[in-house]
Amino acid sequence: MFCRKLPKYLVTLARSYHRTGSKQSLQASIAKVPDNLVKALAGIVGDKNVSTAMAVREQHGRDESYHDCAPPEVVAFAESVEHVSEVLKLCNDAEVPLIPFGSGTGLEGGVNAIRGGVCLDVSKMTNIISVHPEDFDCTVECGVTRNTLNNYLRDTGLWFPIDPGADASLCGMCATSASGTNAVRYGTMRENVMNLEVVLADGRVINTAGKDRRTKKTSAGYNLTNLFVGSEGTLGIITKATLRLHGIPEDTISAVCNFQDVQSAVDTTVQVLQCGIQIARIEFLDEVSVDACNKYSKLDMKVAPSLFLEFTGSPNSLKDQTQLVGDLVKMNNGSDFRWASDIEERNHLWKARHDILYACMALRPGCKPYSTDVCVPISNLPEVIVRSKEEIQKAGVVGPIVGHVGDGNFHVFFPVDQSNPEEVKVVSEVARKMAVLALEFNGTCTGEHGIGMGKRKLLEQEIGEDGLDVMRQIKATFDPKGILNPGKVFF
Ligand SMILES: Cc1cc2c(cc1C)N(C[C@H](O)[C@H](O)[C@H](O)COP(=O)(O)OP(=O)(O)OC[C@H]1O[C@@H](n3cnc4c(N)ncnc43)[C@H](O)[C@@H]1O)c1[nH]c(=O)[nH]c(=O)c1N2
Ligand SMILES: CC(=O)C(=O)O
Ligand SMILES: [Mn+2]
Repeated sequence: MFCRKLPKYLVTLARSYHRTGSKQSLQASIAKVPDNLVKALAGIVGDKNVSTAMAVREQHGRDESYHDCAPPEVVAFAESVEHVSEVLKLCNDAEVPLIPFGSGTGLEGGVNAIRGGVCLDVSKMTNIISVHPEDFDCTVECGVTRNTLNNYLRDTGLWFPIDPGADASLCGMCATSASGTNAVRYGTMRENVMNLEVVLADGRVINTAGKDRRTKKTSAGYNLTNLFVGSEGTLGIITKATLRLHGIPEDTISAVCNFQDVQSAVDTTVQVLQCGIQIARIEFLDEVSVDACNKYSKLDMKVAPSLFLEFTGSPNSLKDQTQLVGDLVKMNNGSDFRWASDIEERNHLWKARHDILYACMALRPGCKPYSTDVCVPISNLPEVIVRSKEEIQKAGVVGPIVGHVGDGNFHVFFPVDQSNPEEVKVVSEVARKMAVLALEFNGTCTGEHGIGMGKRKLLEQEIGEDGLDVMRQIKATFDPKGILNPGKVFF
């Protein structure tokens, strides 16, 4: 079993916990960040960039998920890689937890300061450092968001297609290995990051593929870039990312169609992929999420299991793709396509899709999203979705299903009343069963939202005790004092 010397703040924490055994005392025993450390932080980033105000701490102690807010003791705003490096050295020497904060749109409690400490907000680092249109790449600082980058690129004919619905920071997206509706065509962050500048726990700055390297492929040693993609702030702070860009397609058309049941919609998706059609987007919504979407985004879709589709390419290719997919939809007794061809209609449709999380919460005002995020091999998807829906119905809870089904990935956004522990228990049990089902069907408990706080138990089930031990050893190599986002990914 993995074992190492515990950092000071954890020793205090563990002692207090073992003395009284209660969660309350565990929280109460979180070490205070000493005043001299707050002063030293201000000495690095400037007075205006350090805050101990409760409103700022609360804003930084939670993301968009249902996890309870856990405010850090201090929030520091970095404006440069030098700031990040100096802050890390300081926290590492003092053995104080440090939690990186991108834009706080995560869905697994990744930024919650569950062991106190310093939150390092990198959203002020917003330089777009370089764009190489001829090489299809760009390099950005960590605070640049995906919409800012795409607005900047508008006149180049290029774009960065990875699109979690939220306008997340690009390095936050690296940290969670984000994807979204375009992954079926362009892959996830993993396939689209070429190099990262990372500040390690002791303040050293590395470039995961070597300084200024920006090649489409490399066989040079271990893949450090992909080690940091999905590391959720537990191995280092990503301060720059070199990303792959793509040409904006010549033509685009979107459509919606509906089906008599969930199985037919998902079967259609599997067949589209098996026919090798290069679909740009294929998103599933069950009847509960269609209803939520109609109400929230003022659409008038038939309340039935549906697919949102997008086709891109030349006019001829669009004709072929839409014909073939239309035939498959008919074969599965689906409806005719309802087209969204002009840009305004298309934008409205995809905005509605991206707002589904909020649409689902609006079904039960005052509730927070308890989200699942399983992913399975595409051929297992129909059975896993149908069985998940049965679990939701058996439990008698509101559980809209939404899926990036082209990747075998889907979510349930349970609107949960946090003040009702019985309800939280029922929902978390359905979510656990869904994850276990996905694992039984060769899948993963998270396709894109990450482990954060919510999936820590499931990680061991997914990769096994030895696999988890290796992950802990990697963590100890990069962060021997355990200061980086402690309590995330592992307990
Ligand atoms: C409405 C809506 C819709 C979606 C989503 C959210 C919301 C609110 N998401 C989830 C979310 O947008 C996604 O996880 C982003 O990658 C989070 O980026 P932030 O910048 O907000 O990171 P945020 O600040 O929330 O941090 C997330 C994690 O990364 C760490 N981190 C942040 N910046 C870092 C840095 N520079 N270096 C190291 N660690 C860092 C944090 O410590 C934390 O552990 C999503 N996701 C998805 O994949 N597909 C989807 O379809 C959607 N859809
Ligand atoms: C929230 C999320 O992951 C989605 O809407 O797909
Ligand atoms: Mn998603």
